[in-house]
Amino acid sequence: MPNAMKPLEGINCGWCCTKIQNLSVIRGGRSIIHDINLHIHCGELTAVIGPNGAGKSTFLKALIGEVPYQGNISFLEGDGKRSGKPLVGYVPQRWEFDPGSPVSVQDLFSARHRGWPVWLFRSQKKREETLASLARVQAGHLIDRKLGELSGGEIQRVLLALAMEPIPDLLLLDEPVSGVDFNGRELFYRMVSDLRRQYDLSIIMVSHDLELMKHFADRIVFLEKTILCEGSPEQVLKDEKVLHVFGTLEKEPIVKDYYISSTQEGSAV
Ligand SMILES: Nc1ncnc2c1ncn2[C@@H]1O[C@H](COP(=O)(O)OP(=O)(O)OP(=O)(O)O)[C@@H](O)[C@H]1O
Repeated sequence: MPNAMKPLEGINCGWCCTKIQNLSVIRGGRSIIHDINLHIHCGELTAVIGPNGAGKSTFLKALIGEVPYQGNISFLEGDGKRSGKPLVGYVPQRWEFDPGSPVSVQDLFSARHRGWPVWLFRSQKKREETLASLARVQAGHLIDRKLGELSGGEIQRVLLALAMEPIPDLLLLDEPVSGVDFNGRELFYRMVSDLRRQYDLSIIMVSHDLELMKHFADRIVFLEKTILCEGSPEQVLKDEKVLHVFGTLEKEPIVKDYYISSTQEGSAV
């Protein structure tokens, strides 16, 4: 797959992009991240790696406006017709809910789109819209399942479908499949990668999956309070600072053919 496929020369380079300038966060009087500068072009998947406590989640939370930050975050259409704050979709690392709750996947989508209790009015049109959203992540078959019945990977796919409503300029994923087995993680990353191509999405994904990121990311950013190194996966994963934190990648990735299972409907993740 193409790595670093688009040039990064500037905001008026003809591609739509999100530009992050001098982003810093202070919490509890302590500098958590500082001076982060990054261009994320549409259609580009940027993986953020770093040790525990490096500030990766804080970085994403600043991008969604959940924590106060200093600096500037802007979005510009390639043709210059639209500029301003990017529309952001977000998938958290985990989502706490009562596993005994009777809420179904359909209810979750209905609650997101309506301003009153979901059992008051159920329309066929809304159901079809939910099915279309879930189909993006090969999860249409989950529509009537209770949330508590879903596996960790299935929940994250449902959250991914929600994050794609409406289609964002920038999709943020915070270790979206930690705790899911290797095949489930690989399937999830394939879906994300396919969505990126299909919708020309800018994606930032925090991940500890270095082996898989080697295949699915266009660019890797190594963050430890600030960006210590960035570039293609080949470049970054050879960098001394990265090797110092993560050691050598011992295992060869099992990802052999990127496209093989990307159309398999309903695989158990
Ligand atoms: N509300 C807060 N007040 C003060 N410090 C905080 C707050 N939230 C997070 N921190 C600190 O900020 C630092 C970065 O946390 P963050 O969760 O962003 O790191 P991370 O790179 O995502 O870590 P991990 O890989 O373990 O998930 C940590 O030292 C954490 O203790």
